[in-house]
Amino acid sequence: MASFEIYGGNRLSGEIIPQGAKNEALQVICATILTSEKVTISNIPDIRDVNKLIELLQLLGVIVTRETAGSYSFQANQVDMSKLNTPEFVQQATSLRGSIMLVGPLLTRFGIATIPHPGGDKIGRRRTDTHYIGFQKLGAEISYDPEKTEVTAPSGGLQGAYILLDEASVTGTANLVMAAVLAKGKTTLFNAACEPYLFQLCTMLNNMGAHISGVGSNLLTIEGVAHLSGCEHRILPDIIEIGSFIGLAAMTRSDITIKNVAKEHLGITPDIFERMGISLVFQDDDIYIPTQDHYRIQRFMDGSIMTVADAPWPGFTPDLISVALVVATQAKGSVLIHQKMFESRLFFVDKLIDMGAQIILCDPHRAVVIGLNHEQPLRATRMTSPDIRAGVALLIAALSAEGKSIIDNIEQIDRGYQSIDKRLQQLGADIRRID
Ligand SMILES: CC(=O)N[C@H]1[C@@H](OP(=O)(O)OP(=O)(O)OC[C@H]2O[C@@H](n3ccc(=O)[nH]c3=O)[C@H](O)[C@@H]2O)O[C@H](CO)[C@@H](O)[C@@H]1O
Ligand SMILES: C=C(OP(=O)(O)O)C(=O)O
Repeated sequence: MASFEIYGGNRLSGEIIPQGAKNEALQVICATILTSEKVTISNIPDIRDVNKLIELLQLLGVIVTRETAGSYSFQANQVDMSKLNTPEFVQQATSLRGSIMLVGPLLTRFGIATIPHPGGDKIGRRRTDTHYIGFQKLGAEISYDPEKTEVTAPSGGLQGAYILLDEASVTGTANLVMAAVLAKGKTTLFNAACEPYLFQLCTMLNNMGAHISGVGSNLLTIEGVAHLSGCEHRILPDIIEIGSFIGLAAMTRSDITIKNVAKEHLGITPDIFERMGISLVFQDDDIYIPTQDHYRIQRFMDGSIMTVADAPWPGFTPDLISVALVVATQAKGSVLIHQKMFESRLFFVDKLIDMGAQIILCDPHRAVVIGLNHEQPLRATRMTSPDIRAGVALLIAALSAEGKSIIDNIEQIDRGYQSIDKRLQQLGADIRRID
């Protein structure tokens, strides 16, 4: 297992370009299975989870060609469904969350799909009922097995239906949209997730000939079509990376320009960091974060303590809660951080407390952070990255702490951040990868 060795306390400076969005990449790569024609996708991040998904497609017989750096074409004209049951496929599919989104495309195009329980972060219960209840509404039969679930379409193919999702599941919505585009008749998805990942998936599917309306909203209407064609698609910049870099700049009192952020797709993300006192300057499509020796967390209008909580889009993404939390440790003022969706995503605060942060973990979902206002730096230490976003929060903490820190289990960070050590070095960070 690899580690990062970090000498923190340096101010950083320069420009950084966000990678393509991991969670969008996982969706649109799965969607290439919906057609036998060639689909070309650019701005694909070179990260572990995405590379594993590409390998899974190759195992199924999809022809994947690297056109240029970050740009691949996919052609699913020789899919071999027998490969779904091979040990290599099962083992690989279990290691990432995104593999669950192979079910919708395979089911609707080939009438059957089997998938082991998907992996991903261990951040609390991660149920998949929303996906399977939706497939049932489209007429599929589910044979649930904790090891491997099989989904079978009726003999005439999936049939459009009205589906009120029991929760606005991101991967659940993507799976059902992909199943419905080739189903017969009309499907209505209400309480659909509407993260930019879904906006992008639906836009790509419409470019392939699908009929989806309501794109970007939580009410999607899909008129099934018999056939989809190839297309070209470009992945948006990763909002979670952008938010992570904003947090990094604030914590290290650096001046950083984040290039080409696609600001119309950032939703409430910049506002939340601004509420935490961080100055953001929008210049064309870049965000410039000037050096700030102090940043003060706002209070609510009635003077009460600020809360930063996650919510389904257009709320604040849960994937940036750990970054907001670490940023608060050096702010002026206090904030209640409320991670509503996941039960086990805040336990990493123990490490920050060891580093000298003032945090009261109220329960598994809530932590009060009393900012140190940069009057006392965090203490460098050795720590382990428990999940992808806690890992990045610890990385930001280590870069702000004076002295040498080690972060172990950085494979978690590599799941979602492309060559993060090299890109941070270019900003002046003293970080290196050790075995
Ligand atoms: C590969 C991928 O795209 N992963 C993302 C996806 O995971 P994923 O699609 O697995 O997450 P879901 O959207 O299904 O749900 C996440 C969690 O939030 C809960 N929940 C969800 C919706 C809701 O309205 N209320 C609610 O409480 C669920 O019970 C679950 O515990 O979305 C999550 C939520 O944005 C992100 O953290 C993950 O990075
Ligand atoms: C939780 C995340 O990823 P996954 O759903 O792939 O585990 C994440 O990207 O923050």
